[in-house]
Parts: sequence; structure tokens; C-alpha cells
Amino acid sequence: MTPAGTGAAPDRSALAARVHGLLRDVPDFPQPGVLFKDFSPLLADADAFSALVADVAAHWDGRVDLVAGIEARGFVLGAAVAHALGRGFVPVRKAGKLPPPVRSVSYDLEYGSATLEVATTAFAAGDRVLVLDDVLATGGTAAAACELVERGGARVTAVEVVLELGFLRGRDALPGREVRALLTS
Ligand SMILES: O=P(O)(O)OC[C@H]1O[C@H](OP(=O)(O)OP(=O)(O)O)[C@H](O)[C@@H]1O
Ligand SMILES: Nc1ncnc2[nH]cnc12
Repeated sequence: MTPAGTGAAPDRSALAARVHGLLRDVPDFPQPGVLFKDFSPLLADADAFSALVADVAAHWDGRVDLVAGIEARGFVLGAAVAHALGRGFVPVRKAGKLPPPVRSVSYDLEYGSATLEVATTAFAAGDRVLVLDDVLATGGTAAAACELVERGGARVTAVEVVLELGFLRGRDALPGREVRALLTS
């Protein structure tokens, strides 16, 4: 593997502290009562973003065939990790964005409900797929993405997120799956 960016991944606890310091808390967004975690400052920090991508890629190197990123913030992280791994990227999109034929799954998330879609041709039988997103909250989004991967005949190796909102118990929506998070709050 040749990680994009600055080379070897640093110590994970140091990386976690650095990433934590670059997340911005936004109260009452997108609706009252939600404390929104804004990843924009992290993405804008070239060194921290490179270190994060290198860390994730180093962990999964040789163990996945494709990275599936969930719209929209999972696209940014997922495409960067796929590039660092030298693997392909599959966009898992909100309804109506991908051209047919697609598979669809509806789900609930922390602040609403939605439908995710993936191209029916995205996966080959037996592909090992890393599902990647920024936040695991209730787990509805990640569970829907996993279902889409498996309906396509592929296998979910794991769900990787930057931040897990532990109090929302997203892992309960992903029984039996490996879930890896850099940060838990
Ligand atoms: O675990 P859950 O409760 O399902 O929530 C997690 C999802 O919520 C956010 O996406 P959002 O749907 O807000 O879309 P965005 O990335 O386009 O802003 C986040 O990026 C995850 O995909
Ligand atoms: N609180 C939160 N902040 C950012 N993304 C989220 N997705 C679901 N809940 C979220």
C-alpha cells in the first residue's frame, strides 16, 4: 500500500485527540435538540486529514476489495481511503441521485428518515467491502448501507467511522458486525 499524504499513520490516541480538536459542535442543527458534529474543520486541515486517511487505510490494507462511502460526508473520507488503499470506491447515495438500475433501502436516522441507493452492478459476488462514514449515530444509515452491500452479493468486512455517538447505541443496529471508530462520545 502507498498511503496518500504524509506516510505512516501516527499513534492512534494522538490522532484521536487531534481529530477531536478539529470537530465543531453546533447546537440545535439541523433541528432543535441535536448537537451536530461538523467535520469541515478536520477536512480543511491537510495534515490531520492525511493522517486520518493513512490510519484507516493502514488498518484495512489487503483486507478489502472496495470502499463504500455514504453520501455525503462518507464520500469525502471514503474516496480518500479508497485511493490510499489502491481500491475502488462505491457511492451509496440518497434516493434519486444515481441512475437506474439501483437497489434501495429506507431507514431512520437521528434527525429524520431517508432512503439510500446503490447501483445494482456495484459489487461482484464475494467482494469484501468496507462501509465508511463520518458519524455513527442511531446506526440506521450504516445498517441500510450494509444491507445494500449484501443484497448485491458482496460481504461487509466492517463499518468504519470517525465518530461514534455512543449514547445513541448505533452498534445495536449492526449486530454481529465489526464496527471501528476512532472517537466515541
Ligand atoms: O447513524 P444515523 O442515525 O443513521 O446517522 C448517521 C448519518 O447521519 C449523517 O448523514 P446525513 O444523513 O445527515 O447526511 P449528509 O452526510 O448528507 O449530511 C452522517 O453523515 C451519517 O451518514
Ligand atoms: N449529531 C450528529 N452530528 C453529525 N452528524 C450526524 N449524523 C447523525 N447525527 C449526527
